[in-house]
Amino acid sequence: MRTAVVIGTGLIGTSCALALSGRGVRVHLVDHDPSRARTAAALGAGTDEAPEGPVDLAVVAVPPAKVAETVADAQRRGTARGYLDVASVKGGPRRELADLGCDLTSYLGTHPMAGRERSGPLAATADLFEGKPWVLTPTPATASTPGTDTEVVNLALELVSLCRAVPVLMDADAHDRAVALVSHTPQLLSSMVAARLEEADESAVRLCGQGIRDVTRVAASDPAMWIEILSANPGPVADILSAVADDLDGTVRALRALESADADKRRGGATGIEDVLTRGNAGRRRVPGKHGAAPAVYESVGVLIGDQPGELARIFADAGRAGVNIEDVRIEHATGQQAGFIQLMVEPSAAPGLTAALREQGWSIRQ
Ligand SMILES: NC(=O)c1ccc[n+]([C@@H]2O[C@H](COP(=O)([O-])OP(=O)(O)OC[C@H]3O[C@@H](n4cnc5c(N)ncnc54)[C@H](O)[C@@H]3O)[C@@H](O)[C@H]2O)c1
Ligand SMILES: O=C(O)C(=O)C[C@]1(C(=O)O)C=C[C@@H](O)C=C1
Repeated sequence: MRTAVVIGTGLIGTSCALALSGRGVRVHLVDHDPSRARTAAALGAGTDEAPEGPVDLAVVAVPPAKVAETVADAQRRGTARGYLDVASVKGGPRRELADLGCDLTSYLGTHPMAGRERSGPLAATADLFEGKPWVLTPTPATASTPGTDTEVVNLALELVSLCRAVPVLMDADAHDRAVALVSHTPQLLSSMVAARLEEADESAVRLCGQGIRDVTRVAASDPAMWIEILSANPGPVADILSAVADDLDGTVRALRALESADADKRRGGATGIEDVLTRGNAGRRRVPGKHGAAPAVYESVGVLIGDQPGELARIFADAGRAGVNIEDVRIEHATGQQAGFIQLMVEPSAAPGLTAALREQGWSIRQ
């Protein structure tokens, strides 16, 4: 692929454009808000000048409800050899394109399973998709209609490879049911937990630790975008949420039983709570680890660091000098203190050596 157009230069479009530009593709940036295309260009994602002729691939990275009309418009203009979108839902946009009478052979619905709770070009990063699944949902051929062209599937595979993501082929409706479980319901549950904080007393909110930060991160996402995503996938999300509601009902009953003066009822309550917690453990074990690999069990080395510029770089450099690969990192900022607590996740066999090396460099290790 030598040339591409990215239409919609927000978080996903600009991240994609940064990755493509970084690997030598000439990228043209388009947004209905021209200042966003200019910002993306200033970040090094490409040029906001129009291409002189058709490009190899058009990447449509606009909100889900705008996908069909944007692809249709780009096809009418003869913008590219192939067209793909990156919206978080796949069944609806394709049906809308079919209703508009668009050419489905040059179109491929895709969805990178990577994102952030922030929108716009300034939130974009070139490595956003690295190691993440990128779902491709080619339209199957039927007796009367041809499916997505092989050339377009190949262009999409090249894009996924240039973004260092991992391609996953799926049926569009199966994709929508899967993301209802692993993305759309978690978004709503995160929002619901965070909503409890809106009116909470400051004395409680100031105690927020890493647990609630993990659970509520995506609650900061753009409501307008999520209304569009959920509007395009309401049934599958409602099905999962109603199963969660059953668990909530059972958990409330179990907690009420724990308040009882009757020892038998209390035992029943504890069993109910244990049931939901152990099923949660089992589900969590199924979440894949880095780069889609089986979940790894890392050991954590805890270090106190000063809350000042350069501390993280210094500790990473010291770990590197000790020959240790840091697999993951968590940082907790202590309220009201000029210090933070960092947990370096490493292979269990590397933990003792890292602990010793960091101690030698004067770091304060906490277990
Ligand atoms: N945010 C995520 O985590 C995430 C992850 C994967 C996929 N997606 C999907 O990617 C798409 C873009 O999401 P985002 O997070 O980058 O949103 P964003 O708000 O950061 O960017 C969307 C951009 O599209 C532009 N736009 C809107 N309508 C347009 C139109 N008709 N023509 C041209 N430009 C238009 C907006 O001005 C904006 O710059 C959505 O379909 C979303 O479902 C999002
Ligand atoms: O990690 C985040 O912040 C995301 O928004 C990512 C996430 C997800 O739920 O995994 C959200 C929606 C997208 O369609 C794809 C990815």
